[in-house]
Amino acid sequence: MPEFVTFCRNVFIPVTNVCRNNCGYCTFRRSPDDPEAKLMTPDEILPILEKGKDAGCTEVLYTLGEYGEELPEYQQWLADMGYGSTVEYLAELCKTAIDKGLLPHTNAGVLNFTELETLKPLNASMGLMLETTAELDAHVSSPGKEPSGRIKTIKYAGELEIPFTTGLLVGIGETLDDRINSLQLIAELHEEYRHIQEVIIQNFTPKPGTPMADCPPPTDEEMMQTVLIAREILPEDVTIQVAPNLVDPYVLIQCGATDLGGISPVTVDWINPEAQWPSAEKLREMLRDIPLKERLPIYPQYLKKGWYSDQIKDLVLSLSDEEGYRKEFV
Ligand SMILES: O=c1nc2n(C[C@H](O)[C@H](O)[C@H](O)CO)c3cc(O)ccc3cc-2c(=O)[nH]1
Ligand SMILES: C[C@H]1O[C@@H](n2cnc3c(N)ncnc32)[C@H](O)[C@@H]1O
Ligand code: MET
Ligand code: SF4
Repeated sequence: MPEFVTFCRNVFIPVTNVCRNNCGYCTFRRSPDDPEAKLMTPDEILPILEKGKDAGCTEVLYTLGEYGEELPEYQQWLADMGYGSTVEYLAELCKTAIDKGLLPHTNAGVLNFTELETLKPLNASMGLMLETTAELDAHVSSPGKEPSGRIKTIKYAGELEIPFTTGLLVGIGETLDDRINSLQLIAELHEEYRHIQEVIIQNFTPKPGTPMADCPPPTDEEMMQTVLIAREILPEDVTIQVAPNLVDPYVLIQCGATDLGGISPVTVDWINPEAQWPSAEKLREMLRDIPLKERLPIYPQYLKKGWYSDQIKDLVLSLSDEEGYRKEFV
């Protein structure tokens, strides 16, 4: 049993749902010609940030479709807003969030070295799910899910000393061996760069209307086995995260998970909108006798290593306690 389990209070902003990929399990993505396709404006984003700050959040999660620029309509929307690229816009949005007192964590999909370099000083941490090292049917229409490209992004983040979140999407057609392979690869990347702060073991949840609607999600046993293996393979300083809106965390904590990720008091989980986040109080109930502790989007060991920029330094220090967790919030 761990001494305690952590979570982070965040605001989830789905900056754009336009994406060059088309993953078989995803309901988040829209084509630019879809009436529901969108690129959020600063006017839409600002009030949500303010609401999150008032609710005690420390993180803004910018998660979005990958390289919408490859679709001309999207490129035009960006241009109309005065931006040449998504990353240029994200940099602006990160600055706004910092001004409002929230620490950004951006997951924009695959990015190149220069793009990561631009976002690094404006983010407390960044993320990209490896998903899997296997070549799967789920990803045939998703050039950005090519494992080699994802690995490159994770390596660049390491070279740049960005505290990083990655993970596995479990149950999308990969085998047990594939899971072991993926975890071994993440372990090797961390041994080289020491930048992986957490690994998410995310269970695929089938969504109506997608090509994988009828694929079974992973069983509880598979999830337990994956977390056990992850704890075995990953270096001790890499935390294992599971999503408390997608699984009952108690038993996975017995297997080695010690983080519950971001939960938002003011927005839904835009990737799994059918799955409501439990409140912090509900989380405490779910954990029974295990203490719950609030963290920041940058883990304590990366605070100690000084892996943050001057741009976020004051904010990070004002939000953290002596141990690097969230300072008592009342
Ligand atoms: O609410 C969610 N948060 C997701 N998060 C956010 C995450 O829980 C927190 O932002 C991090 O733990 C940083 O505090 C992700 C972050 C990543 O870097 C990569 C993947 C995910 C996936 C999800 C997700 O499906 N739902
Ligand atoms: C941000 C992350 O959300 C995950 N993701 C995308 N679609 C689903 C789904 N149906 N079920 C669970 N996780 C999903 C992917 O792993 C992506 O990288
Ligand atoms: N599109 C990115 C990815 O799949 C970000 C998360 S899904 C909205 O990696
Ligand atoms: S999971 Fe991410 S990359 Fe895949 S289609 Fe959805 S938004 Fe695009």
